[in-house]
Amino acid sequence: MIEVKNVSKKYGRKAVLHNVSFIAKRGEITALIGINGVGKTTVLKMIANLTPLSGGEIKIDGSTLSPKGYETLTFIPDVIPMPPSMTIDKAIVFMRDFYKSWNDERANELVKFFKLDRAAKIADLSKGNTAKVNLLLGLSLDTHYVLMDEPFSGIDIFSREQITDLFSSGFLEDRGVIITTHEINDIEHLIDKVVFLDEGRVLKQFDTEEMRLAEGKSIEDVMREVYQS
Ligand SMILES: Nc1ncnc2c1ncn2[C@@H]1O[C@H](COP(=O)(O)OP(=O)(O)OP(=O)(O)O)[C@@H](O)[C@H]1O
Repeated sequence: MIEVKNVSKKYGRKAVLHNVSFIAKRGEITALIGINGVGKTTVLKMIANLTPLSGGEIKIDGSTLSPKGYETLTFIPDVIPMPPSMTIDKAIVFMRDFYKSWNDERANELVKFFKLDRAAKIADLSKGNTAKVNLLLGLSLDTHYVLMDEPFSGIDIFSREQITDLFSSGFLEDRGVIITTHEINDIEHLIDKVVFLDEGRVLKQFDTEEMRLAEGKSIEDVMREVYQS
């Protein structure tokens, strides 16, 4: 389980997160939702130990963050972290050489799942295929947790559908997923838990199934209530 407890963050003198707390469990998809600039990416970067906390604490399976964290979790950013001149195949070889947790079988399955051409250069990929390669590289690591920053951002409906299918496929089974998005429609039915952020604060968080049963409301219904009130 990932426990984010009273976390705050300042960039210089600018406070961007204030007392953010939530829990994300394995086997569940937790969505961090909020408009641009509310601090969603910063939360993911802090969990991935890529930027220091200004206050509070983050624990992963009971342990505080350490440089070894990359063996427990994968951070999939919204831009591809590979040189544009590399082919997909070379990127796979690079990841395989670098990470002990690389799972080649899963990588091959994901290449097929996304119908990618291994000989294609990163620079020549469409936005949708770039997002898919990013997911392929991240999800081929055997980690318990996956952090995805805006995997649907700026891509067409067909790529979005393929990425949505990924969420109901076995590739994420038993893993804890935290996803940031402002486009919940595609995956609304797959999200287990929602954390609404606004100006660096948690406005509301809830279990989607409980909300549906108790109040008959979808994520979008609650979103309208929370952000339009
Ligand atoms: N390295 C940095 N230095 C200074 N300010 C930063 C840095 N990174 C982010 N910020 C600021 O922190 C705030 C939160 O940014 P963050 O990227 O976490 O938001 P976000 O909700 O993920 O936004 P988006 O949806 O646009 O990705 C913004 O005001 C941003 O300008």
